[in-house]
Amino acid sequence: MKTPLSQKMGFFAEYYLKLKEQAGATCEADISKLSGFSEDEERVAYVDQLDWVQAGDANLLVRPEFDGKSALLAAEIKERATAAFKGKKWLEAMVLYTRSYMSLPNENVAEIRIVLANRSATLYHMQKYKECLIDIRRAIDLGYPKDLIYKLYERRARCYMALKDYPHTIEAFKKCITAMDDSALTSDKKSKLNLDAMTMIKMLLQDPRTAKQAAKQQKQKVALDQATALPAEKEYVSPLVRIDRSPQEGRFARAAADVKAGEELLVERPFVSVLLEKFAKSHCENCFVRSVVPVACPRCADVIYCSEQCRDEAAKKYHKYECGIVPTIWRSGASINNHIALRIFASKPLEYFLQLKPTIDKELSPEELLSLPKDDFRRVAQLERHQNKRPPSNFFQHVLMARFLTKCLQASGYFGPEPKPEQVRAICSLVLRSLQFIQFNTHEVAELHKFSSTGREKSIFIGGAIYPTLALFNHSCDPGVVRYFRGTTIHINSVRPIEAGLPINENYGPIYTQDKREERQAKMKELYWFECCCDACIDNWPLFEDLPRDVIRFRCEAPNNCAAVIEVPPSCNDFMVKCVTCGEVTNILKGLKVMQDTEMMTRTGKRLYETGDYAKALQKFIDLIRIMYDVLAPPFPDFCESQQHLKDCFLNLGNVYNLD
Ligand SMILES: C[S@@+](CC[C@H](N)C(=O)[O-])C[C@H]1O[C@@H](n2cnc3c(N)ncnc32)[C@H](O)[C@@H]1O
Repeated sequence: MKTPLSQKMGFFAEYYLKLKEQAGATCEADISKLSGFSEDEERVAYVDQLDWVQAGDANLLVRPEFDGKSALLAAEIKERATAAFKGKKWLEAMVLYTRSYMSLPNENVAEIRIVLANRSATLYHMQKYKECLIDIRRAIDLGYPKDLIYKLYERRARCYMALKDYPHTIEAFKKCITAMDDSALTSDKKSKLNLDAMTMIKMLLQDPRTAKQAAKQQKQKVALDQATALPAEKEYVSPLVRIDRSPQEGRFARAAADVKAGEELLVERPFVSVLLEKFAKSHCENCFVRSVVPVACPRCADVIYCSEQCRDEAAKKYHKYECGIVPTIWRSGASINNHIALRIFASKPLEYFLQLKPTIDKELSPEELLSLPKDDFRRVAQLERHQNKRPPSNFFQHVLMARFLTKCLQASGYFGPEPKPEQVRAICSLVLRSLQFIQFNTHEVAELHKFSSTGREKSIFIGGAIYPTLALFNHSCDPGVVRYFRGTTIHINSVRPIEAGLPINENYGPIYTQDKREERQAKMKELYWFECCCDACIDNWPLFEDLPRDVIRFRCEAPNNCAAVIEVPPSCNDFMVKCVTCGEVTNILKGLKVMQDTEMMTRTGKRLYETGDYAKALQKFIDLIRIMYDVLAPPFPDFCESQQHLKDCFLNLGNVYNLD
């Protein structure tokens, strides 16, 4: 049997190429006509009526992965799964158990836990030990029968053994031994299993790796407990932040008064967030915290949550219209941005968007935008989307993706049993709009991975989200702020003083200390469609490694506010130095003294950082930056280093995962 296109990996690209191939020569001419439209709805209507696009729709059938709940159907599929299991057809058994699981009504808990336990056995044979452990945990959480539970503990022990996790192996074998008391096993079988388990426990207890691992796990557990215990964070926009607008740069954040280094400027929860598929088994889909005891979605098996609270929150927010569709999105090869677009619509009923649509283009000032309710679609709908700069081919690709995502919504019942074409088109045009603003306004959500044995730290991209206020901040290659995440909540803090009236810029990726100007500018042009004119670009500041070490850059302290930089070699014996710009003399003694003090402070800050006292280290680096900035003018190496340390301290206050 031929696999349907939507079951294949990366099928969207295949669909797109096939579509263009089938259309042949007419395709480019048809696509170019998209430049004649100014409204997204017209663009969607135009693409909809193209014969060759309609013909291609046959390849883009989207169906939920399950046909709705039915205990009867679930039982029938389970029987087929068990037959496949007995025939050692592991993959087939696993897929069938999954379908059976998804078909079971929520209230059929007894059957759900059996199917999960059976699937865990299948996963064990497939050597998918981590997945197997998740199913075991779920089956136990759902109250797996006492007389059979020893089997799950034994399987759990064998999984941990295969994963070389000895403390957990021992714990599971111990539970298996205790659970056997409730089993109906014959005494022969009991003693044999008992002996096996005891032998393993004894052997592992003697293994020196066990104690070492146990100590590490204890440390990790503390970190995880702290992570899961993240308090619900209050949102905050500092009065120091004012959103302004300029003809060249659009809206941007400006300092309403002097900003000191280290100040909290913004704490914002996402308007929408999506976890990368790769983390779907380890993190909560709702809050992005690592799920120690995962809870499955009540309707499908696509995603997991860290707690029932998160699951219920997500179910209320959006999950209904994604159930059974998420695997199709993952398989399609669509990027996380496309999934974000789908989720925006899955979060509110059709009527909401239809009602809002006529007002969507009424331009709102930044103040009006920011005072809208947090979940108002206009907060994101009016973000930058550069629709006047888009070539027709770009619109065409986006319309195709919008059509696919709208089909996903349709398949999940979003438009009701009899979808009205005009409503489908209206939503498709809003999805198209969303794809455009998402392109320029999404942030990567990160988690800091720490390898305590080597001291290495790495920021890992775990998902994507839109923060409507932060999305109004512009870019600089020498940003004034750092961002870090607690769960999905973003925190923005200043990393240097910012004078009243100056822009508060964040960074979209390339930074002057690491990337050459040409590369940074090319990247900004390609990804965000603007020419970067930050100080670092205009003056072509050197990379960190090329910053001159043989000059100190003092600020001219003349009372005329000259603001020039006086470059002095470290060996200079004169304390009174003349500014070549204004001719006034500056006493650099204070600056030299600062240089001496900073050495000591840096050492203290680093020591505090290494011992894990991030709050104190942070304060040290804030002080350092403040006193350096007062007399010295960036860029200079010590300042860059202190800023980097300050950023690292902030990152450690956010999502952290200790790997060893
Ligand atoms: C995330 S938005 C920032 C807010 C945006 N200026 C607005 O009005 O909504 C990104 C877009 O802002 C503009 N932008 C960001 N940084 C800029 C800069 N340094 N200079 C000029 N334009 C910039 C670019 O058009 C970019 O695509």
